[in-house]
Amino acid sequence: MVAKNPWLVEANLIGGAWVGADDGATLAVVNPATGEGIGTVPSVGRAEVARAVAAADAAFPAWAAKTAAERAALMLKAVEVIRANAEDLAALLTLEQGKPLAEARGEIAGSAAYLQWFAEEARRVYGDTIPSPWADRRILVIKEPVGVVGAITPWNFPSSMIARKIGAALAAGCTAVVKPAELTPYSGLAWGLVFERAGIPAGVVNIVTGKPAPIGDEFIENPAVRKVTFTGSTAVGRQLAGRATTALKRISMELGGNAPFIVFDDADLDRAVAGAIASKFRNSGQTCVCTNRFFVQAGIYDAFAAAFAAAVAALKVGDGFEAGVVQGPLIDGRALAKVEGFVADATAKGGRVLTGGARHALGQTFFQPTVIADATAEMAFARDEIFGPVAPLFRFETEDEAVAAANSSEYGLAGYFYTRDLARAFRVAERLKFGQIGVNEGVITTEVAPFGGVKSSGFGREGSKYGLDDYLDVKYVCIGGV
Ligand SMILES: NC(=O)C1=CN([C@@H]2O[C@H](COP(=O)(O)OP(=O)(O)OC[C@H]3O[C@@H](n4cnc5c(N)ncnc54)[C@H](OP(=O)(O)O)[C@@H]3O)[C@@H](O)[C@H]2O)C=CC1
Ligand SMILES: O=C(O)CCCC(=O)O
Repeated sequence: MVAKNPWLVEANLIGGAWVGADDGATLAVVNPATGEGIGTVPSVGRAEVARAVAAADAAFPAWAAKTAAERAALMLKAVEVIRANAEDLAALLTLEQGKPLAEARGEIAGSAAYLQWFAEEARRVYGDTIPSPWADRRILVIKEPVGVVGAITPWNFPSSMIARKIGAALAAGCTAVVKPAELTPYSGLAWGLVFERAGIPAGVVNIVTGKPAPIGDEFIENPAVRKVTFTGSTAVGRQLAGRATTALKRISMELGGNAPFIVFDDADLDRAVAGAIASKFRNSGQTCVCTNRFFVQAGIYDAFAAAFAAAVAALKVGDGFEAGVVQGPLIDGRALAKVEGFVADATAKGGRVLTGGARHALGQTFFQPTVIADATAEMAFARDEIFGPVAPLFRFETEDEAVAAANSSEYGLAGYFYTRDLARAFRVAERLKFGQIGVNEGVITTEVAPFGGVKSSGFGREGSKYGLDDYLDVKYVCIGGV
């Protein structure tokens, strides 16, 4: 099955050619569900990345000069290619990432939706005219593509993270070099095949794989790269943002989260439990908008804890290709150790395991879906991103207390709360310091809405009409002698 996936390509795309590393170096890629090798990808150095940037730079004038409708038409062809091959692309995603096939299908559908959205938005990059303070001059504002984009993406959504960056870049008229995550490079490289089949010109999108430092360094230090867009950890994002800012490049940073999920006494219990499962356990908790901390009001705490723990205990864990599985493996041993560490820290400080709490009998990197009651602010997950299937339940008494605790994080990506009180819905949505808020909803990501955070979760927005702004420069034109 592995070798037969027609979208699995073991080369990089540079200037329209599929190539290996200059020195032949490769990286091995492993299926996290089985520990078996899938294949290899090139491990390129700065020279290959510099050639990819040069290819993107050379392709930029012609791509930017196309009308928006021409760019959109090519992007929509890519959407057709994805939809026609969704099953194979989803299988490739599950193979290297581990997520259940149903979730992989959802991600591929989401990738097509992002690309379609931005293809449609390409034709709506409006400028402005501004009333002039001078009788004989006119003031126009036009928008232009920023130029070559360097995109760095993570392993948790190896397809859709590329879609929402490259969709916006292509629509705006930018060209790009993409660096997918080392752990999940094949879904990234498959985008190269998609764009080729759609007829997007050589050099417009280039895809390189390898160790992160040389690729990141080239993106930052090569003057032809005008923008760096990154999704990943706050630690790496902070470092890249600092250096890219010094190099005076445009940057977008989608970084870590520590999402609160507040259940007020007046919540619809069944709805809150369903939302909690979806929000926490999607992708085995490896989503930056996954709930990290559940705050449950005292009056509903026991009922919520019991119903939630029962639902969590029923989640089927296994290989993502197996029917009925809703929890796949964690991405690697490091992630597994990190999750174990959170549980050990919590139980040592008085946390009560309601279900799960240990490695799964399946071995590999499987971890039992876990609920921990009696969580306190002293436990590590109160502060740090878990990125795994562990749900801590904190107890609170008042709305003020819940909002303060939710906002006490350095992160500000997504927050959720459940209430049937309309006034509270508005009030708490406004008081929570997060870029995205779900009210009575646990999963809110869509291509039509702005995705992004505040505080240490970064800046910039992806998806929606706002998603194009990050790829456009504003130019003021003053016409005199009128
Ligand atoms: N916001 C989000 O969506 C994500 C958050 N995270 C958080 O980060 C934690 C660690 O995950 P991890 O995969 O290590 O995240 P990283 O931030 O290390 O990886 C994200 C991307 O950045 C690349 N990268 C890493 N270091 C550099 C560098 N110096 N220069 C340029 N690019 C670099 C990675 O490359 P490579 O793959 O080659 O290392 C990958 O493509 C997770 O447990 C989670 O808490 C992780 C992923 C996504
Ligand atoms: O974890 C991320 O970085 C993206 C989440 C995408 C989604 O919510 O579907």
